[in-house]
Formats: sequence, structure tokens, C-alpha cells
Amino acid sequence: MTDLRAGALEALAQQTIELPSWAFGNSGTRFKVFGQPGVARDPFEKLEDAAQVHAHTGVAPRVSLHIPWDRVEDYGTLAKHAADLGLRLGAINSNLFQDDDYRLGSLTHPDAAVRRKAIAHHAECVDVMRATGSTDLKLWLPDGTNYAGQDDLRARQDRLAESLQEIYALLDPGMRLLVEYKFFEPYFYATDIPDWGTSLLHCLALGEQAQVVLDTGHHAPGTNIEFIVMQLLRAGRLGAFDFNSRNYADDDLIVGSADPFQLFRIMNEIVQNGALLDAGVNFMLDQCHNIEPKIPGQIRSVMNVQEATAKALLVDRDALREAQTAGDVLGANAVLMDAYGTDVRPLLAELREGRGLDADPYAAYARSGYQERIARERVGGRQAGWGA
Ligand SMILES: O=C[C@H](O)[C@H](O)[C@H](O)[C@H](O)CO
Ligand SMILES: [Zn+2]
Ligand SMILES: [Zn+2]
Repeated sequence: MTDLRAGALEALAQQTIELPSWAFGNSGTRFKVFGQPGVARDPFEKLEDAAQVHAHTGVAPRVSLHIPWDRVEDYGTLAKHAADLGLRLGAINSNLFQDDDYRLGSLTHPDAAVRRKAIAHHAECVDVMRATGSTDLKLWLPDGTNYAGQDDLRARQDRLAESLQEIYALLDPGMRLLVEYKFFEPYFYATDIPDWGTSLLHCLALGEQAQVVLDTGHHAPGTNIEFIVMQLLRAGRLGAFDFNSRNYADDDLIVGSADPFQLFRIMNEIVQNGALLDAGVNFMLDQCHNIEPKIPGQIRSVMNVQEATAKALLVDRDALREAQTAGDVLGANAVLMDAYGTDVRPLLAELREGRGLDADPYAAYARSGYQERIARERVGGRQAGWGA
């Protein structure tokens, strides 16, 4: 156990989790987007809030941007602001889901002019990457249909493949195109990239710089997500996670809140396959804090990923392999459940104190007075949120 513990501390000290800029803006559902006091009003304030998460957890040094939600005059200035805050700008997310022209599709649209517009949006995103030093272009394709027969499913795939080729050609060496799948929403009959297989097929057709994004909220109920993690790692095409949790659909709740055991099983496959560090997997959050305060919500999320990772790192893999080889069904399961049942909070407290941080980032942030300060100071202007 001592070796596992030491090894876990070492790995946890190198783990990084990327925060989504949009988690610091207002969000909600089609029924209501709630405002909250002190919410960031622009990308600069979103970065200041993200810096609080990194200051208290020590493992969240990157922030993903979403274009146009985070569109600014000068991305160099924004990148400098991030650096001054001890952060780096991470993946650049395109947005194909808020434009009337994309009603019947964007990269799959029957009209070539509409496809060209959607491709041009990615050229803008690549320019942003050049200005921010980002290397990941993240594409979630919202395209789909609502009624059987509405469009030719195969023709849409062929148009998609062509459009993706044009976007792929925009990348500089060292850049990646991360292709995110989702089994439904905003369309409710067929989605053009509904599952990992479709995303993988397109990535394999594109080339080495194309990788799959696995959003933990994008699967049909009952899907064994850790199996998909293993298979994408086996194919060398797991580029990133969008971590969140859900009870029903794409709820974008705090990762690990709805199903902490699932998050553990996912991180167990990551550790088992040697993909936690330096394996090209970008561990990102993709969440919306509709009713809870945003910064504490992000801190709690980062802590949940750390806890699942710590438990996965404490799995006695020699004992596991031995039991698996011996066909000892319950013995093998028990090895995993022992790790899952381990209280890793003391280990994480040791990690944080060893880095000069408070043992409990959540409590430390609450004591910091930052939440009260931004509620007091950020008056006037328009709070950031979906669409701005
Ligand atoms: O469901 C949408 C996807 O998860 C995307 O990653 C999206 O860009 C993100 O959720 C922001 O809304
Ligand atoms: Zn996502
Ligand atoms: Zn989603």
C-alpha cells in the first residue's frame, strides 16, 4: 500500500484538469437561465474566476474558450491576462449551434454555401489558436434531423467527411482536431456524429491529428463508458474528455455528483492503460452551474476528479491481474472495490499541504472572501452566459 500511496501522490501532483470558460457564465435550460450576483461579464473576468480554482486546487492551469462566446478584440491580450493569472488558454471550441443558417445542418448542410460558412468559422478558430498558443480545436457537431426521411443519412455523412477534410487541412503541425460525439440533442431523430464509432471513423479517415472527445453526458443510458475509454485508447484516438455527470440526458452537472462509481471506473481504465499523464488525453470539464455558485462548483468538480483518480491509482494492479488470471471473479472485483472504498481525502490533503495549499480547497475558497468581493464589485454591465 505504501508504494501505491507514494506512486499515487507523484501522479496526482502532475495531473491537470482543464476548465471551461462557459462554466463561469450564466447557464440554464430552455425554461430559464438564472443570473447570480458577481457572475463574470467578459472572458477576462471568466479567467480571473478560473484562476481562483487553480489557486486553491493547484491542478487547473488551463481554460478552454468557446467562440464566439469568448470573442475579444485581441486574443494576445487575453492570453497575456491568462499568463498573468498563472493560467494558459486551452482548447478552442467552435460553435455551430446558435446560427439560423444551421437549422438543417452546418458541415452536413445540403447547401455548399452553408457548409463553407461553417468551415470558415473553424478557420477563425484556428486563427484564435495561433494567437493564444492553443493546440486543440474542439468540434462538437450539433447537426441532425428530427424526422425519418427528412434528409439522406449517407449523403450527410459524405458531406460531413468533405467538410471535416477542409477543416483538418487548416491545422498547423502540432495542432489537433478533437471531434465530439453525442447521441441526441438538439435533434431528436438522427444525429450525424451520434457515437464514438462514427467519430472514430471520421478521425481515422482524416489522419493522426484527429482525435475523439468523450463527453460523459453524451451516451444512451446503460452505456459502459469505460469500455469506450479502453477501446479509444487501444486505437490511440482518445484525445479528450468532457467531464460532467448526468441523471437523465446531457445534464452537464458536476462530474462525479450523479455517479461517482462510474467516474472511478473511467479513471481506473485511464490508469490501467497508462493514459493519465503525457498520453495526449486532455481532461476537461464541460459543465454548467445553473443554480449553484460557479467557482465553488468548479472547485468541487476538480476535487471529484482528483478523488476518483486517487482511488484508481490505489488499485493493487498486481493482485488484480493475479485474480483475473486465476478466474477469481469476486476476488478481482474486491481488489477494485477496496480501492474505491478507500477514503482518499487524507492523501489529497497531504498532496495539497505538500504544495502549500489548504487541505480543503472548497473551504479555503469560502473563507477567501473572493465570492463576496465579486458580488460587491461586479455591478453593471451584462453578465456572461449562453449566447454572450
Ligand atoms: O452538448 C454540447 C457539447 O457538450 C459541447 O461540448 C458544447 O460545446 C458545450 O457543452 C458548451 O455548451
Ligand atoms: Zn461537451
Ligand atoms: Zn454536452
